[in-house]
Amino acid sequence: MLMQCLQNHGRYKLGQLIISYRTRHFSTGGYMKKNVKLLNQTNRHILQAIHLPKLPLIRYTGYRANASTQKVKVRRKDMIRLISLAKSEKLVLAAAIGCLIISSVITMSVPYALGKTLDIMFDKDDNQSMVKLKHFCAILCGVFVIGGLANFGRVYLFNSASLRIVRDLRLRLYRSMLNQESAWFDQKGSGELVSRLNTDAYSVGNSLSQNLSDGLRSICMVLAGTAMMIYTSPQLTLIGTCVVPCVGGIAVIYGRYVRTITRTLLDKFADIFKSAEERLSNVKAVKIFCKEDYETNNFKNLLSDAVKLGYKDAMARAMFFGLTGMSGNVIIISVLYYGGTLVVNDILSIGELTSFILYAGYSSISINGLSNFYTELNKGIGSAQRIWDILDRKYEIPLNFGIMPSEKPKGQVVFDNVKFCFPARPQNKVLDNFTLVLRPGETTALVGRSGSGKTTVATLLLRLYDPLNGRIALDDVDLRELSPIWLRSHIGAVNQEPVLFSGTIRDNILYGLNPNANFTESHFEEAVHKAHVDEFSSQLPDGLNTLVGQRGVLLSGGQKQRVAIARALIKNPTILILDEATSALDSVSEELVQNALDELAKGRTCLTIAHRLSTIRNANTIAVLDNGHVIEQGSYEQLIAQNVGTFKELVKKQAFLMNS
Ligand SMILES: Nc1ncnc2c1ncn2[C@@H]1O[C@H](COP(=O)(O)OP(=O)(O)OP(=O)(O)O)[C@@H](O)[C@H]1O
Repeated sequence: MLMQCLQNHGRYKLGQLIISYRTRHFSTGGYMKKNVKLLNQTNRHILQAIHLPKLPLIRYTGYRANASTQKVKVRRKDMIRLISLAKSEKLVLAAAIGCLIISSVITMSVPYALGKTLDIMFDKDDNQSMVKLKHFCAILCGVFVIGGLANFGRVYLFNSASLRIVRDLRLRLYRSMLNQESAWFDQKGSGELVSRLNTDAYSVGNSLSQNLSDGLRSICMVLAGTAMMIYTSPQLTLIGTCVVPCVGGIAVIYGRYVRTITRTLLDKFADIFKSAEERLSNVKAVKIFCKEDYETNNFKNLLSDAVKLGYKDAMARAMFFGLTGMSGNVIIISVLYYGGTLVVNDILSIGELTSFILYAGYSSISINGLSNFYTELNKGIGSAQRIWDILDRKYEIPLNFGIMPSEKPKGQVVFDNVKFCFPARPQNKVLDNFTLVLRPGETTALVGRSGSGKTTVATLLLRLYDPLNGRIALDDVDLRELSPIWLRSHIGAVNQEPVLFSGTIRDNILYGLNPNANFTESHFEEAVHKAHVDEFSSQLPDGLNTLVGQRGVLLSGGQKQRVAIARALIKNPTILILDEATSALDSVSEELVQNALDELAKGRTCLTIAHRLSTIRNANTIAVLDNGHVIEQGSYEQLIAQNVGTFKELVKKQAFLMNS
């Protein structure tokens, strides 16, 4: 068994050596980005060849890599970047540091004052000692009032600066998240993103405010304390400081460890919250399947994994504080013994020894504070790295790029030989050689079996994703050349599962207004009426001001769909996408809303996706989608008139199902 362990260890080291050689070899030639994929594959092959577990592989993320040669550079860069977040608050922080210096100096005058007082009290030859004592205490009172005010200023200024730093960071992060393309969100859970906005941003802010304040205060106190110790007795200082390098070394190793573990822990918690958020927001499904206990157990297992990681952190913490505490005790005993000898031999007064011991105590508490500062700073860097990952990410579909024509588009859309797979499932070809023309002012219906890619066509038209091959053009301009904001402002969409936000019915309808669009109450009322929202809102006590709840949970599916239709109407778009827009309505409401939608579609380019073929009878063109491309195309009558055909089959099947 032992031999096997040693052999495994040897093979592991060998693998690491080869990989470390390859890493250095590749990274020095400026090949980093180009060769990382190759390097990862090669690493995997080396490890497989010598039967080793997978090692963390090198991942190119702009400027950060796992290769050991890059580590130091990255840390310094991250540290500088973290501190540079405080730039916007430099004046406030300068004032806070001023207060901090004053309060630290005053705090550090206490041991000196105490020593002086003791020497005055014990000086039997001086008959003025009572007068001196009174003067001395009166001066001290004044000094301490200033110290208290400075302390107040320090804490208030640092904390208020931190609030603004965290606010700005959260804002940048939120904006950056919202600007990412849809594919990015497909692979991230909202719970994870919320955790970055909440916990990570807080941790970064804390390491720059309370922590920075305490750290700087500790630095001031260590410097002042050491200076006063040297002034009081250089020999005793020498004894007191001989353990400092040792404690410093432990602190550096510990800090690095904490940084790594913090990042791992935060990633772990992000996964946990992602899962919890998904369950909590779909709690009805959990209840219907009676999975309360099952989900609680899953959550417990995930939490236990995190706790196991936390134990490692707790162990490192305990070792660090145990070792530093022991070093402090060694200093105290040495100073007491040697200092006592100096007092007995009349080289030092009792007052001086007392001041010295107090200075040594303050300094060692401050050194402890410094190590805390270093730990928190490293935690902040761990959190900051997770934030940089998002802030540094290059958007695949940048919103501020592209042409913004001043005219409204005519609305001719051409899908030309489009090929597409979702980035999350690159092996699953959804569209292949997909060609379709949506004519201005006409309605084109897209039909096909479930999962054939109908909704995908709509998302490509909205440019939520870009095709892998081929071209989608609006009025003969490639969508990739147009500003996504301009494009989307001319498209209205009503989906199968309309998404509403917390707020009133009115707020949700007005959400459809384009930025800078003119709003008139009559326009709003027209949209409400045409979408038949007034039919149900008039029966609610607060009418259009009724709250819809989170994601619209307080409304029925059909009511939500009507609000979504009104939201699309108020946008007055050139292109309209109706993806099963009336699927949640009863047959009476469907007929009413369908009439409204037919009315709305007039004069616009309309792409209708429908399963119920009766709803697309009036479409100018019907395209049947199968295997990623259009297999049949024509008007309802033309497709029905064919002897055989997929559309005819579909109509027959639906008629049969309706009758049976
Ligand atoms: N975000 C995504 N990431 C990966 N695959 C996806 C994603 N969205 C959809 N798909 C897959 O793409 C394929 C086409 O989906 P799409 O929603 O376009 O079908 P559909 O024809 O609209 O289906 P339905 O009629 O049931 O609404 C399906 O196989 C689906 O599983």
